[in-house]
Amino acid sequence: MDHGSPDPRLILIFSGKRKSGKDYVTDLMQRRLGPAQCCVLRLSGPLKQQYAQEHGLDLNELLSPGPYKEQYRASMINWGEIRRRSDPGFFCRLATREAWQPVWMVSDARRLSDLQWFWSKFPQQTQSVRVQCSDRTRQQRGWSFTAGVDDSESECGLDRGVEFDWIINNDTDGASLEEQLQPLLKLAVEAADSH
Ligand SMILES: Nc1ncnc2c1ncn2[C@@H]1O[C@H](COP(=O)(O)OP(=O)(O)OP(=O)(O)O)[C@@H](O)[C@H]1O
Ligand SMILES: C[C@@](O)(CCOP(=O)(O)O)CC(=O)O
Repeated sequence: MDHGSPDPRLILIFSGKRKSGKDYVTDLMQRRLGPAQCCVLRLSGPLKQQYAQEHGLDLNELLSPGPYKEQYRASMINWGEIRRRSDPGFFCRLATREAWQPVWMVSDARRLSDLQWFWSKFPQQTQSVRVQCSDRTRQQRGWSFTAGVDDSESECGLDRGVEFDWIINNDTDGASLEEQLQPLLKLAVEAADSH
């Protein structure tokens, strides 16, 4: 890799619908593993940074889970699509360039091209994780269907055609999240220890 650090031992690529809990789950795992072993990478990080700068917006709000970013989501999607069209790995490269930890968690894969980039660069290390929950749970977390967003590739690009290595059910009243995360945490600890 061109970032000068050794290649990662494990890359967990998380995807899931809006408000399924991708950030919540990856933040929880990172707290367990610690910042020396594991980093959370957001493909939307460099996208939001550039978009905020060009449009005079509050980057911290765009990075937060609240309603602010939702006002700009459709426009950010279109803005990002233009860059991805000429270079599908554009945001993957930017998001990973300073990562040095043995375990990477990518919190927001949305398109097959995102997964393909990691599969091709890191075929041995990459595993896909789907975070899912009911629409009812998503609604309780503030989601409501938005045409042009929830029916777009950004939300539906990984609905079909991928056999995920791991599936995490993150419903409010569902199976314990902690228990479901145990095998993933174990895998990450083993990967970090082998570094
Ligand atoms: N298991 C959980 N327990 C309690 N709160 C949760 C849980 N999962 C998610 N949440 C809360 O639901 C909201 C949405 O979660 P989060 O931001 O992680 O979703 P996301 O999939 O990253 O959404 P987006 O695609 O919009 O960024 C957040 O306020 C988060 O704290
Ligand atoms: C514009 C976009 O990156 C927003 C992602 O925001 P978030 O992961 O939901 O916080 C979605 C996309 O790239 O399609």
